Amino acid sequence: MISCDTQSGLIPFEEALQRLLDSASCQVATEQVLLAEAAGRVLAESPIASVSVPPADNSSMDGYAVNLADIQGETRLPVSQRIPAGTPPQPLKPGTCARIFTGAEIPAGANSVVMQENVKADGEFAVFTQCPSDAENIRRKGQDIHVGDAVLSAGVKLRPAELGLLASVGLAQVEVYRKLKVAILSTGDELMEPGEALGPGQIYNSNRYILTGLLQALDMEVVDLGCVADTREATLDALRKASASADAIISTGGVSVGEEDHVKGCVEELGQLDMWKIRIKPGKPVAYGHVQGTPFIGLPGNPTSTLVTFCLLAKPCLQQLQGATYAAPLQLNIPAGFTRKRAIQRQEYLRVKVEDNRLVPFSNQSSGVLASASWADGIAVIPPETMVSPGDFVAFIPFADLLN
Ligand SMILES: Nc1nc2c(c(=O)[nH]1)N[C@H]1C(S)=C(S)[C@@H](COP(=O)(O)OP(=O)(O)OC[C@H]3O[C@@H](n4cnc5c(N)ncnc54)[C@H](O)[C@@H]3O)O[C@H]1N2
Ligand code: MOO
Repeated sequence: MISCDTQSGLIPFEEALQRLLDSASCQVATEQVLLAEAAGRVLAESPIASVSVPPADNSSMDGYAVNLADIQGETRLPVSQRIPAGTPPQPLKPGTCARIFTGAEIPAGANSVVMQENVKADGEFAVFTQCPSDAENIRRKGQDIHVGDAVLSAGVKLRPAELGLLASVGLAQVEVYRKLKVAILSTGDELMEPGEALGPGQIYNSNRYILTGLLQALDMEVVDLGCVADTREATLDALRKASASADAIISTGGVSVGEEDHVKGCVEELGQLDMWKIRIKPGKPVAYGHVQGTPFIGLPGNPTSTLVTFCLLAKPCLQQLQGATYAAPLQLNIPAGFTRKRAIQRQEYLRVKVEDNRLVPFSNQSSGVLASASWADGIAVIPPETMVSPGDFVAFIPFADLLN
């Protein structure tokens, strides 16, 4: 197990992420699904286009298809055919023009389309006052996709644009990875479920709902093993069930150093702990390992730590287990609207809003304050040992990118 770094004994974030990515390979089989049911799934094939898109040159405007050779100065041409979208055109008769509509195929013999606002319609004739340029308003065959091209690559998540691309080449079904099954367990004797009465020393279990929401947004299947008591036996039992019923395991709480923290020890008993303690705030005690061969990530119990570490570390790992290609989250550099005089050893993730193009942190950055994450637009990344003055550029990762 590696948990070392020169002074602090913590693993730098980039190294921890790289270790997770290096060890996480696809864990799931593939299946065929109808395109209409494929939203959010991860593509398991690289489909080849059997048609070009568009399949023929077509008009991008309502107007008149012409041959440029027929237009010199002001020109009056007879309209020899009408071509709505969906109707195959006849070749353009020399010395004539064709009434054409957006999306309709360009007739053979035409090499430009003049939009109707620039043409005077005169009964069976059209009068052109300016000379159009070559190929004006013509969308070329294959400008989007060429026949024989790979439309998308395996590993891509199917969002609306990708679904549209697959539909545009006529695919009615696609091969995707089966949804990754992720077991979640919430450790802690103090946890009660919403709806139950709260006794002394108890708190409501919020991590269970944070994780369920995060996993559903990733289109993964949640195997919810509920709350686990802070005992070795209960933790071993839950981890065994989790490994038997899921492709990956995420726990919250119980990964720190106290004797009530059983998770790490139990993971070691049932498999191995590969990594523990990362140089980040919040989220230092994140643990990674395998339980009877099933990948395991232990997230810290503080709800904001759970949310942030899931997004930054667990999500990339789970996505690779799901067969998806890893893509680093969008990171923008935005001027700080705050001062940070105290540099700390850990890389810190502040929950911030963007106001007047300045990053403004939530007033209480405690990892127990979940309201900070609900209030924020995203997180500002402050590298280790770094102070910040107003106007300094700081990396900002929007939740819009992190949470789906
Ligand atoms: N002596 C030390 N103590 C602690 C250290 C340390 O380095 N040395 N690290 C601190 C840090 S940083 C964190 S983060 C926490 C993480 O500890 P655990 O992962 O073991 O989490 P717990 O102790 O079980 O819980 C922490 C906190 O979060 C609340 N919690 C837990 N689960 C839930 C849940 N499902 N829903 C809502 N809230 C939850 C729990 O009640 C605690 O208040 O350790 C520090 N300690
Ligand atoms: O690392 Mo803990 O998540 O700061 O509170």
